[in-house]
Amino acid sequence: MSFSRIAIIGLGLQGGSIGLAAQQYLPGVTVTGFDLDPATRARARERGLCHAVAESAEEAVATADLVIFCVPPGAIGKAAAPLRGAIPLECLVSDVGSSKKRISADLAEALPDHVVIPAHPVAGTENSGPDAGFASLFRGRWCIITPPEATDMVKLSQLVAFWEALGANVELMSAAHHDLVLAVTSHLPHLIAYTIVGTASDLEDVTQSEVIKYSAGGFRDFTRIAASDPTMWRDVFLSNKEAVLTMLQRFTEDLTALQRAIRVGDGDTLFEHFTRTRAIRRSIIEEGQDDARPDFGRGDHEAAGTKA
Ligand SMILES: NC(=O)C1=CN([C@@H]2O[C@H](COP(=O)(O)OP(=O)(O)OC[C@H]3O[C@@H](n4cnc5c(N)ncnc54)[C@H](O)[C@@H]3O)[C@@H](O)[C@H]2O)C=CC1
Ligand SMILES: O=C(O)C(=O)Cc1ccc(O)cc1
Repeated sequence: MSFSRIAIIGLGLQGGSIGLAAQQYLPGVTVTGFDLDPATRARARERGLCHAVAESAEEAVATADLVIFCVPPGAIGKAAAPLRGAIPLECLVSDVGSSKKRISADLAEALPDHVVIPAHPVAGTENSGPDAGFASLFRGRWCIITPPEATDMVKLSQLVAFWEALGANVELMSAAHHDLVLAVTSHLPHLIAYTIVGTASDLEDVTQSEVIKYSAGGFRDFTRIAASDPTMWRDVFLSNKEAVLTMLQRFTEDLTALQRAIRVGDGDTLFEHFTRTRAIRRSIIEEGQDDARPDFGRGDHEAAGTKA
């Protein structure tokens, strides 16, 4: 038996994409949504992100058999706690947060009577808000599920089937391992992008208009990432502090080694390093994991705007 009544709390990029994808790929399933922001609720209705947009979170979850929290990492516990008595006891609770240890703990504390199985679709863009979602976001992307020990296996297999129906490839791992892996593959790259775009804009000898005018490929890619939602990314770094700091330490050591190679004119070290990293890029492309944006060959998106 699979889910038939899904409630989505938070109707931005992730919630909107889940709503559209569920309507497209899971006919027969009813999707109800709620967002704290009245303008987002109005836009969600206009775009048809869900079958129905409720006027309260309690109303949205009242008859659900799956509730997915799609709000910023720091808001998940706060959004869940008031719903303890409103979510049916047999309903599965999940989320899409970018870090997992802290969010899992927050959800378990907020909803101690419910089965909670956290998840993280590794699929997104720099855009946010109710105009950013599109149905094909998850197709061919990974969704990492981090089941707590001794979880409900029936509900776990239902959640796996749900994400597979939306087109994702599912992987199971512990929340701690998830956080370490994502710290280096997602969180640190965002921190580097935020840093370098800030550095370029703070220079005294290079004008802002020169930065914009001569922003060749590399810098442009960083500006895309650095345009990501400030609330969400503040919360990601604070909620995955330990793993991010561990990876940042390793990164700093490697950066210092390259800095030294440049200073002493050690071309072999630079060449060997760049050769190794080129091979990594090529293996990512071979696996078809090139880019998450909708205009990169998967076709059926409807919109990818930004609320900013
Ligand atoms: N942006 C991305 O590329 C990805 C984001 N995620 C995760 O998905 C979650 C949502 O991110 P996005 O959809 O990108 O953010 P978003 O900013 O597009 O949407 C979040 C929505 O949550 C609403 N909200 C905030 N607090 C609320 C509350 N207490 N109750 C109800 N609604 C509330 C906001 O009004 C907003 O519309 C985050 O936890 C993030 O870590 C996961 C994968 C990729
Ligand atoms: O836009 C990009 O390049 C991203 O990296 C999107 C993204 C952001 C956060 C996640 O947790 C997963 C994917």
